[in-house]
Amino acid sequence: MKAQRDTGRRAGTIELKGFNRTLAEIEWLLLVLILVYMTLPDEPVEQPLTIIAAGAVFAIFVVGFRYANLFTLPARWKLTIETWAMLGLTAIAVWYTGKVDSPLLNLFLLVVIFSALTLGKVITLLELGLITSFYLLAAHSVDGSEIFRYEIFSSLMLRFAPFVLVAYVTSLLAADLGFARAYVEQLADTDALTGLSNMRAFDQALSRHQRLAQGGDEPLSVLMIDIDNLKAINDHYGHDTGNLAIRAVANAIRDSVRGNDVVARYGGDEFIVLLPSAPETAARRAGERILNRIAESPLEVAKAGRVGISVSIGLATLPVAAGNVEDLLRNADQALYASKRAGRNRLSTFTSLAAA
Ligand SMILES: Nc1nc2c(ncn2[C@@H]2O[C@H](COP(=O)(O)OP(=O)(O)OP(=O)(O)O)[C@@H](O)[C@H]2O)c(=O)[nH]1
Repeated sequence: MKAQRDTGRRAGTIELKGFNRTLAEIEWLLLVLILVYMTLPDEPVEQPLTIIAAGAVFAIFVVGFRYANLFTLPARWKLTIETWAMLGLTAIAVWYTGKVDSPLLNLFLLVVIFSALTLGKVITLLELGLITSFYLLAAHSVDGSEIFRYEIFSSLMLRFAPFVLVAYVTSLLAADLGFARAYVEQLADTDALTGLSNMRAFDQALSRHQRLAQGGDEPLSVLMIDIDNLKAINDHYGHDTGNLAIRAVANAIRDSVRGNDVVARYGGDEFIVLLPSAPETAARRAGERILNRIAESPLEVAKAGRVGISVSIGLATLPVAAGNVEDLLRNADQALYASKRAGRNRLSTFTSLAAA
């Protein structure tokens, strides 16, 4: 569960970095569009110097805030502040180019779409509220309190409706994209046959726990587990029964360890369990629970009846401050092969090999 949350947070940060680049392009695009509009003949522009000054302040803000990295804020906050700066520039440009009749009013859509896609519904709604207030203020400065007459107010709102619709539909799409991304990530981290983590997810968990444990005295244990004689099961009962055995072992392992232990399928008939903060005695108990559970639950195979399965296990534990995870995996592997050599269906620890 925690691993899933971490993966989600990591993906969210990567995604925000991608949006960050897009926002830079939108910011410059906004500035260029406003400046190009001002060069068009026959378009009413009051106080062009004010717009140019606002554009210059905006450009300085973008360079300082984004490129010179003068402020260290979380990515989400940075994006939010930048979208507010874009709203400010757009509002000034709209105010001096025809207010509610300004063609530049549509530039607000750039900000609304970007916010709905990246910053979520709450910030988008807040921004829509700001844009609506600005729009009513602009209308009021032209028509005074007339704007509160039903016909005028409804026609103003009708012209404003596309902004709300675009924001709503874009945030729905953003939510769908979020679900799709979470699903793809889950697929990328999951072994299809067993539903356990795959090696990609395991490697990430391993380096995360290694980092957390480094510097402290926390132990880190690994159980390397290999199904015994799976080739013979495949040959005698067929590949589907071999798959059943792999799934049964996966379930037995999952049911025998703690929620924050990481269980992964390591390869064909091999599994690996990472037990953070577990000393050798605790990891050994978990390994024995796995052996017992598998011994107690033979496979039910059509026509053949009950087929017993077993696994061999290698255990290694590391005081992380004194070793590295490559050693940990190598030691667990050696212990596993000691279990195989000793006749299978047993657990060996690396410390017992080292002591022998
Ligand atoms: N059914 C099935 N078999 C698989 C899968 N992946 C690997 N295998 C088989 O698992 C067997 C593993 O064989 P070996 O590594 O030689 O070991 P073993 O027969 O389990 O014997 P020991 O490990 O020495 O006890 C091979 O025959 C693979 O084809 C799979 O996803 N499904």
